Amino acid sequence: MKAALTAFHGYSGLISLMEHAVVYSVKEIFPTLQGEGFHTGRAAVFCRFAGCNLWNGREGDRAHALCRFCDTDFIGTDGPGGGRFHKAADLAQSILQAWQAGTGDQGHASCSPLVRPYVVFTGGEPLLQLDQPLIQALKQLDFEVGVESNGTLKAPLGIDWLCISPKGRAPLVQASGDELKFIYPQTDASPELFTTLPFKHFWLQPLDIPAPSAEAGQPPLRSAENVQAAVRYCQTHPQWRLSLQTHKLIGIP
Ligand SMILES: C[S@@+](CC[C@H](N)C(=O)[O-])C[C@H]1O[C@@H](n2cnc3c(N)ncnc32)[C@H](O)[C@@H]1O
Ligand SMILES: Nc1nc2[nH]cc(C(=O)O)c2c(=O)[nH]1
Ligand code: SF4
Ligand SMILES: [Mg+2]
Repeated sequence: MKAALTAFHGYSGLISLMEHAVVYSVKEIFPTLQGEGFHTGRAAVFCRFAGCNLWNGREGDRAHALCRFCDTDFIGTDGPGGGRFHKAADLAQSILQAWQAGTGDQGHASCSPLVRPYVVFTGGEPLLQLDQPLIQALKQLDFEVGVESNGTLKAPLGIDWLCISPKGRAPLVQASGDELKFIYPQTDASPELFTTLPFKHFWLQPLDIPAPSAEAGQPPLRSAENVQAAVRYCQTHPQWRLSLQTHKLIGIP
């Protein structure tokens, strides 16, 4: 009996250990300027989680994925600052270090007290991994927390700025937030589906399909047709504003 109880306690101890054994898989962490949407131009650290629920990230599987136009490599943990983090506090420290490296500010000394450090969780799909302990660890470091999500998962509490970018084939579960960013055009959805949802800002972002450049060594051409179509849509539907991926235009990450 005692042996059985000891085994039971050992087992339940293991279960509770496993419950706390969170691993955050992070592709990359980098300081830059937010390139899209309302906070365009704002200094931010991007924390890109590995993995997505709408595409496995392999080119060979793109044509059959729920989201087929992704412009991002989110496989693995091999990017700058990437890795597997076992503690929320460790990941938060890495994000703080990236903020300090980006701003050159070791202690907010040169900043107005109104300026708060800003982290944007993206991916991949960040809501597969972002949780309360991580949000709280960043709040303790005075961070504002932004998220770029496809809207297929409920967002945890405590996010300061939530951007939802719906994908035509995927059910929208998180149907409220601060900004809705519709990639235009999409074959399986149109902006009209979203106009009455409770968001503060509605953005139309041209679908970017990098084309091979005519001349070797030149940057790839962006899809000028999609830009023109988005411009026309915003002009004729003034609820929507144009969001350009400005980081791509100026060649920053
Ligand atoms: C790579 S996603 C990661 C976050 C999340 N999975 C999502 O889809 O919102 C970041 C942002 O890039 C947008 N995006 C992805 N591929 C794009 C493309 N080819 N052209 C324009 N925007 C794109 C997404 O819609 C989203 O707003
Ligand atoms: N500069 C910059 N701005 C961004 N806004 C959203 C991005 C993303 O990939 O989620 C992104 C990104 O990758 N870089
Ligand atoms: S949902 Fe986001 S990360 Fe996933 S494949 Fe689509 S654009 Fe890429
Ligand atoms: Mg991006």
